[in-house]
Amino acid sequence: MKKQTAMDADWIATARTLSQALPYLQRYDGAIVVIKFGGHAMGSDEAMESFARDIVLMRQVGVNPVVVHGGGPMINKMLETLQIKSDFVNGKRVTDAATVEVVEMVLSGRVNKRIVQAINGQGGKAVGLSGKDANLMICDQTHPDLGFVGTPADIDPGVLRTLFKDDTIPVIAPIGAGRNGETFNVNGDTAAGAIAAALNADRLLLLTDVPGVKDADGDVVTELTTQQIRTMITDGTIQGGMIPKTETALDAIENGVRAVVILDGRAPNACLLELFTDHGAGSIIRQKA
Ligand SMILES: Nc1ncnc2c1ncn2[C@@H]1O[C@H](COP(=O)(O)OP(=O)(O)O)[C@@H](O)[C@H]1O
Ligand SMILES: CC(=O)N[C@@H](CCC(=O)OP(=O)(O)O)C(=O)O
Repeated sequence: MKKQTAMDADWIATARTLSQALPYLQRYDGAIVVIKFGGHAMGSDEAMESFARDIVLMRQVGVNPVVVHGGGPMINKMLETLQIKSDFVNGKRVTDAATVEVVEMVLSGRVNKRIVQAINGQGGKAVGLSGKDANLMICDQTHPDLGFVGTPADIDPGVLRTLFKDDTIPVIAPIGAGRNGETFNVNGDTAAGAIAAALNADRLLLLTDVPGVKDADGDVVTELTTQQIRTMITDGTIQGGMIPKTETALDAIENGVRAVVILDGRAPNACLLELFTDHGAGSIIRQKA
């Protein structure tokens, strides 16, 4: 028999990976996958590039990816430069009139276009939107104490379906339109959950800067029930920015999303490993069978 060369070994490894991925490629053909790309996950140029590559590959194998992004750290930086003070209550930014202007400029401007450009740079075709475009996300005020923070009330995903047909990847900034001309700042996880529910998405991937939801000992819980999440929020195991993330998972599951995964967006090929391997990645919360 011919001696196996290093190149053959590489090829065999690739073929093995591909054959294992085949059932998943079939399962996700035509599926809608909403991906929330958090501000902490997009920290470096490498992370941005690797994310963009994953998204383009997903599209190439027949998935309809929808990107909803955050940008909390980038907003913080601009508010600091402008010397505007900012506070968070349960992971949501208290947003006055001056703050909401900055939030919209940073999210719909710099952050949104950076992601669009990264995806296009990898050979994809991305279009940037916010909840204001084509009435995608109409919001009500969440609570008067939070100012211009919005809760998605009316989602019209029509424009997204049009983009899918045109092989285009939507990239959405979590800014909502009010019914009286207001601009609302929406937590990125909340926006992604509402959009995923309106699309009856197969998967919602919440990319962040930790490998998953951790228990009291700091170990990642790979599979979580909705009841476990409620207990972990009540007893304080889940805190800060992880509260809107896990609450989003509960709402999304209740409103028709098949499964939600919280995972580390900085890990190489995070989205692909989650979708196309047996072991997946991060913490998964599934709809009850
Ligand atoms: N039980 C928990 N497991 C994992 N992370 C947690 C937990 N409780 C709080 N966190 C915090 O939540 C953070 C993720 O939320 P956030 O900073 O808002 O991320 P992003 O900007 O990616 O949306 C983690 O970096 C971690 O510090
Ligand atoms: C209401 C609210 O808190 N909105 C967020 C929107 C950005 C966001 O969600 O960014 P990350 O995903 O990077 O945290 C904010 O102002 O920071």
